[in-house]
Amino acid sequence: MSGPLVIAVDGPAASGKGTIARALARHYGLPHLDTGLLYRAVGIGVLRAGGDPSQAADALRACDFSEGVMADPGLKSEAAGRAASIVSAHPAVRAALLARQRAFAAQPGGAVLDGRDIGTVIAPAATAKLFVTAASDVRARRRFEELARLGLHVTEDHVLADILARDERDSGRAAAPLVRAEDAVLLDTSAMGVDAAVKAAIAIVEARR
Ligand SMILES: Nc1ncnc2c1ncn2[C@@H]1O[C@H](COP(=O)(O)OP(=O)(O)O)[C@@H](O)[C@H]1O
Ligand SMILES: Nc1ccn([C@@H]2O[C@H](COP(=O)(O)OP(=O)(O)O)[C@@H](O)[C@H]2O)c(=O)n1
Repeated sequence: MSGPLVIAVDGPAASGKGTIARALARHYGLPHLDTGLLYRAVGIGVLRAGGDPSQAADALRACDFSEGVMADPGLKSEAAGRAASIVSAHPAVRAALLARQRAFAAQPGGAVLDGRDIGTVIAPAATAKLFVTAASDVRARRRFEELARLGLHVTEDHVLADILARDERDSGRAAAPLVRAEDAVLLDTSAMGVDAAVKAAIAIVEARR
């Protein structure tokens, strides 16, 4: 297939989609956008302003964040993830972040994006779409270990409860819910290490090129 290579990677919390998206970007020499960071930036902006993520007006005000926030280590926290999944249900917030993501996906040289609605809303004509998943206990363990490495100490049970609550909110919302695009290839990484998952992802992209 000719034209730029655009790869859409979607999936639930801590499924490994970011790891796979980054590796694909490296492998194909493409720019990568972790769209979850945009929603996390809005979420943390609301919290820092003392607002309520469930209030659309508070969330919309926080959409005007400065670029520097994207590198803030606080974005990785559970609190930011929880706030992100609440603000992301407001259609006005999704609309405010849409143009930037579509423009990234439409770069002439191609791109890799990961999130929840890349294959369904942001880049429905992507060359290859992956829906990355893993069992919830596996995802909780991976996220728990990641947070521990970052010095953010929470219990594994707490991480699991947070992931399940977020999955339910993300799948149940009316605006761009987390759902596998019909033409996305399912990649369950429950029993795969990073190298095996990346290899499988490259094979999926190759089959679509
Ligand atoms: N296949 C895998 N096997 C083991 N650990 C993984 C695998 N994929 C990702 N991880 C680890 O799990 C954590 C969450 O992965 P990440 O790619 O950030 O997930 P997501 O972007 O879906 O939230 C990270 O610490 C990452 O290194
Ligand atoms: N394209 C996207 C990306 C993230 N999000 C929201 O942002 C939250 C944080 O996303 P993330 O990708 O950083 O979260 P993890 O999967 O890394 O835990 C998700 O729970 C979603 O509610 C979204 O709605 N749409």
